[in-house]
Amino acid sequence: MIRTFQARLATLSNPSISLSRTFCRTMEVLSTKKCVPCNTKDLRTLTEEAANQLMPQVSGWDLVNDGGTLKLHRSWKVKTFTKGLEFFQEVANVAEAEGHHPDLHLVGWNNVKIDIWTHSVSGLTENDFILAAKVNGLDVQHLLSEKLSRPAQTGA
Ligand SMILES: C[C@H](O)[C@H](O)[C@H]1CNC2=NC(N)=NC(=O)C2=N1
Repeated sequence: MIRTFQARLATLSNPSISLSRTFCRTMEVLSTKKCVPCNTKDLRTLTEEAANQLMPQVSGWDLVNDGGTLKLHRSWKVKTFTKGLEFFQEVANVAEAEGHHPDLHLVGWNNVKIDIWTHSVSGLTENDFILAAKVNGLDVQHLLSEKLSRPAQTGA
């Protein structure tokens, strides 16, 4: 009992451990959340500042401003064209389950690019970060080219 108490005390007194634990807990929260219907009446866009605060929870994704519309963007290199389509199918399964959908691009035969934003409000909402976090959690390593892709499993 004493050891547990001491161990817990050490954790609490060490801000880096407790902070990372809080951070990890927060990360888990985002990827286990559910998207809300995009026609929800009080769905509000996130400010760029609020979006930036969520970026650490969707590692590998970039926050881009596309002609005034904030979006999440990430790209991967896949082994083959058909593995790119398999990647799309994995993402589509998540999107359909969430009722929230990304823009999927497969260019130059082996470059997968995904953009996520909330069309109904022409900006970013928490839905987009939930979807991005769930995409990060997909087991797609076997579809990716070992050479040039950023690790797909990035602490999601
Ligand atoms: C009613 C339902 O929520 C809407 O049709 C959904 C479908 N998927 C969607 N996906 C995205 N990214 N944005 C939307 O506005 C959106 N609307």
